[in-house]
Amino acid sequence: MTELLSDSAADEALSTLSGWHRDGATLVRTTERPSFPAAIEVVDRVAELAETADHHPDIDIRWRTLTFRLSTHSAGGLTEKDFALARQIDDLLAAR
Ligand SMILES: C[C@H](O)[C@H](O)[C@H]1CNC2=NC(N)=NC(=O)C2=N1
Repeated sequence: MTELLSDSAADEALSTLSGWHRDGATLVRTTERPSFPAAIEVVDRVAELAETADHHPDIDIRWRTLTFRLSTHSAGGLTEKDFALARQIDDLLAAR
């Protein structure tokens, strides 16, 4: 699960996500929420998912716009862990 994915495997996995793009070895998704408190609630839920997965996104908070960045630091690039958490974040955002 923590093996680096090849470029083509990463692109294929990316095509199954919504709203993410690749910035080299990082997955990036930006989302705008209705308000600052609503954005912080999302951050709080993502923090729970990240703790459960023991995998943590970089999160940029600008008023009600959030940007998540995922990469597996220990592997030096993208692994299944990044795609698994990205999918959970997609599901969370879609449900709100
Ligand atoms: C010990 C623990 O499993 C590691 O430090 C985890 C924690 N969260 C992590 N998060 C991310 N994004 N990459 C990692 O390599 C990573 N490593």
